[in-house]
This record gives sequence, C-alpha cells and structure tokens, in this order.
Amino acid sequence: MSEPVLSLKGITKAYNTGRPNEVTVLRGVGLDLAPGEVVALVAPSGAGKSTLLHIAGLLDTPDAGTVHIGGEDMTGRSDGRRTAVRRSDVGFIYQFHHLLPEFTALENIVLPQLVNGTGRRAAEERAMELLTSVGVAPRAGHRPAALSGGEQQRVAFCRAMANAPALLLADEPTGNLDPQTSDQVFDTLMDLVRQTGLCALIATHNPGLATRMDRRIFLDGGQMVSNLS
Ligand SMILES: Nc1ncnc2c1ncn2[C@@H]1O[C@H](COP(=O)(O)OP(=O)(O)OP(=O)(O)O)[C@@H](O)[C@H]1O
Repeated sequence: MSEPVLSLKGITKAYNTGRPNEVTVLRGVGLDLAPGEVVALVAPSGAGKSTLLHIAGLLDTPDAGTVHIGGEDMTGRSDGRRTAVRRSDVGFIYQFHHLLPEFTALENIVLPQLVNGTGRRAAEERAMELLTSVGVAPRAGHRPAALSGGEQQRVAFCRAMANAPALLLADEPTGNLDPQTSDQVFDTLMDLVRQTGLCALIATHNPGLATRMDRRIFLDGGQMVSNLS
C-alpha cells in the first residue's frame, strides 16, 4: 500500500480559555489519507473541524500526537520547515474565501507562487490556466469585491491549487453560498480534485455533499468515528 499523504495519530488539542476548565476539542484523533482519496469531515458546529484542519495543515500544533505529511514527521520541526511544507504541499480553502481584497483574482493566485520561488511569468501562466479551468478567466483582472460569491470561491480554489499541493484542506468550502451556487462550485471543485488526483479532506455540514466523497468521518466528543453512513 502506498504511503498516506496525510497521517494523523493521537491528536489531542485543548484551548486554554483562561477559566479553570480548558476546552478539550480533540481527543486522540487518528486518520490516514491515501493518495487520491477525498474524505468528508462531518461534525456539528463547534465540534473541532477547523481545529483539526489547522493542525493537519501545519497552521497550529497539537498538544499531543503526530502529523506526517508525505511521510515526513512534522513533530518538533522548525517553523521554517513547517512553513515550507505548508506552502509547497498543502492547499487551503476557507469558508469565507480570504482573498486579498487589494489584489486582482490573478494576483491572488500569482502571489503564493512568487512566495514559493516561482518566477512571475510562469506564475501568471499557471494562474490563467487555473482560472480558465474554473471558468473565471474573463474576470482575472477584477478584485474580489467585483466578483460574485461563487466566483470568489472558485478563485480561492485556484489559489489553493497554485503551488500544485499534494493535499487539499477545505473548511466548509461552499458554506457561505446559496444552495444552487454551492452545488455548482462544489461540482467544479470535485471535478478538478478528481482530475488532478489530489488527496483532500473537506469539512462540511452538508450531508448531501458528504455522500459524494470517497469516505466520511465524523467527530463526536472530540473523537473520530469512521465509516458511518
Ligand atoms: N482560540 C480559541 N480559544 C478558545 N477556544 C477556541 C479557540 N478556537 C476554537 N475554540 C473552541 O474550540 C471548539 C472547536 O472550534 P472549531 O472552530 O474547531 O469548531 P468547528 O467544528 O470548525 O466549528 P464551525 O463548524 O462552527 O466552524 C469550539 O468550542 C470553539 O469555541
């Protein structure tokens, strides 16, 4: 069997709220994502989906447990190494796109490539290819505020893909869109994920969207429950 793209073992995380009781959000969560696997992370609001995605994407560290990305144990790695792996191997999509408002759609996709060491011309070519693949190329020169919610989310998807990551992490990627636009954007996202053979962990409240992924895992009381329908 090939090595998991993402492997989480025994992940525990508590937030110190300053009150006597800490909020323990994750309790010994374990998960392996195989290459090409698209997995839904399903849980009610406040159950710890964002916390888990941030730990998986090296934006946060667990109190206990290990995170392996592409076989590399990220535990105790320097900030510099964690940032380098996050930039090159992990793509993030957020519920509220988080595009930079002062930059155009194209520039939002070019920037992470420049930061990762790609030359400007190659970065712009890739950005246009990505925008074309999601049908937003005609709006490449517009800033986010001039784009519809669905277009902004497609641009956010292109930005996540900019450095050709091995792993895509998405936090309610269509959660702020109306149901019809949400379905369209989700279809586009799934088509592209399947075409590129990406491994993806996608948090959603939406059971309909979750059934379209390869596997569903649930967070309950801070623990992972797999293979429920
Ligand atoms: N920085 C923090 N300090 C204290 N508590 C926090 C912090 N971040 C999150 N929490 C708490 O941890 C729990 C899990 O939060 P998290 O955002 O991971 O849940 P979620 O499943 O993503 O929720 P939602 O679906 O509403 O986005 C919540 O009870 C939240 O209030």
